[in-house]
Amino acid sequence: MAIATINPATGETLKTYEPLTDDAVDERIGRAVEAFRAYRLTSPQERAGWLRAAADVLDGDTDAVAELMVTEMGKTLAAAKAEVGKCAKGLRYYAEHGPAMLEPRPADAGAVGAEDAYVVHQPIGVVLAVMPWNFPLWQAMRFAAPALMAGNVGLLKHASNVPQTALYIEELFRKAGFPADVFQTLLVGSKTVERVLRDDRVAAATLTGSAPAGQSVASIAGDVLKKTVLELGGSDPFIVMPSADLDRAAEVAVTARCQNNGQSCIAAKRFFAHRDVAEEFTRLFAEKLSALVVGDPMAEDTQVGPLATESGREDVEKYVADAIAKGATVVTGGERVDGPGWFYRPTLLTGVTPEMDLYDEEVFGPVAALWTVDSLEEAIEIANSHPYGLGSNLWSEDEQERATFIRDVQAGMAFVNGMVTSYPELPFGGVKQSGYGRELTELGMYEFTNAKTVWIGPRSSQQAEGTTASASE
Ligand SMILES: O=CCCCC(=O)O
Repeated sequence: MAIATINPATGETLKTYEPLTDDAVDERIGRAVEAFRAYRLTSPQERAGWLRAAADVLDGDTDAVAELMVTEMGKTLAAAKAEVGKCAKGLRYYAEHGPAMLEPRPADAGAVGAEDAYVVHQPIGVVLAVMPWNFPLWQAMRFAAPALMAGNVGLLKHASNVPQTALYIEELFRKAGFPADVFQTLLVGSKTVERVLRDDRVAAATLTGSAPAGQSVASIAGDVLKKTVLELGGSDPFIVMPSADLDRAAEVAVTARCQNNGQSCIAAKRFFAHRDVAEEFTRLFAEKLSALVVGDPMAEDTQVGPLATESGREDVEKYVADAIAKGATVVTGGERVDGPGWFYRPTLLTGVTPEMDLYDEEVFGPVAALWTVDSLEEAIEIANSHPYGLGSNLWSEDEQERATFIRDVQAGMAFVNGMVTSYPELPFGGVKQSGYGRELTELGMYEFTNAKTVWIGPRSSQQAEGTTASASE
């Protein structure tokens, strides 16, 4: 894919970029290494100050960056502004808590025969971040804030359809006062990722993206024995039990599925309603889905904008056509919006079976599949049969059902009476084909640190004194 800004609401190509040459990439890696030499010696308090400054810069740039994201990938303006706010919050979170997270953690020195023993988290160097277009600012910030706080330096290979946002992120850290080259954007195609990852000067990589992209990065990193964190696809279940507040559950179901125009790894994609409430829940869900305003993402009242790419919409159309051909029922939607731009109507399907392609894939668009189940156990069994295990949602007032869900659902995140959302205060990540490692909180920061064990024995002079004393006794 060419590196270009193409407005998804119109299909118009607005700006194109030449990818960096291999020599330019090598030179940028060299600059990152140089930057790391000094940056690793800065204090956590200094880094916290720069993170706070970056949050302030973002606050000031909110409208401009939000409009840029809308233009590059089509999310609604309201969603884009919320994303900018979330990034500022994430930066402030690490500015506030990062220094304490990096304090040495004392161990029981006596138990290991030491005078002192502790663990200290040290930066590991240059970290490559391969990031997707769906939350173009947040996904990069979720990596950058903890990584820079820990003293690492970052190289960002962003998705090819959000180059201006990618360049803005580099500029943001510069404007905030971080030392030069601590965070650089590499405008390169995906083929260059292997070259960067294999470079001895690069210590580790994080990727948020598709499972095939994750496999590729993991296998290269495995070959050169480098640490990776992978946040891949999701097809989160959303289970509605009879005790749930159905109207509220249906309202949140719509947001959970259609957030970001249906293009989020943690969007709820598979819905399970208990037979006792299935008819009513389906009615409410379909009604609310069909009431969504689809249109110009810059308009204030728009709730669902276009899909980010033409091929993305074609993929969604293929999944729905295949399901219909194999017997699924379209309750609402099921078609593109005529006219320019890559719009697709919020869609609800029932009667989805394992023969249909969308059964065990991830549909990256506003398409929900709904099953009627006879028990929570049945819902969990179908949910767990999917290769992904990112987030999961349960709606129930019943304590026993909540406990069963939390115990048995195969997911990195379990949300009850709410939708899966990322917060700096909670770890984020999945199991199975959804990847490994965690982002956010101190866990996210420690992924790219060397947890160095320090054991310090008594000084030789003390040992000698001890020997002399016991000899004279
Ligand atoms: O595609 C992944 C979406 C993550 C969104 C979030 O962190 O809120």
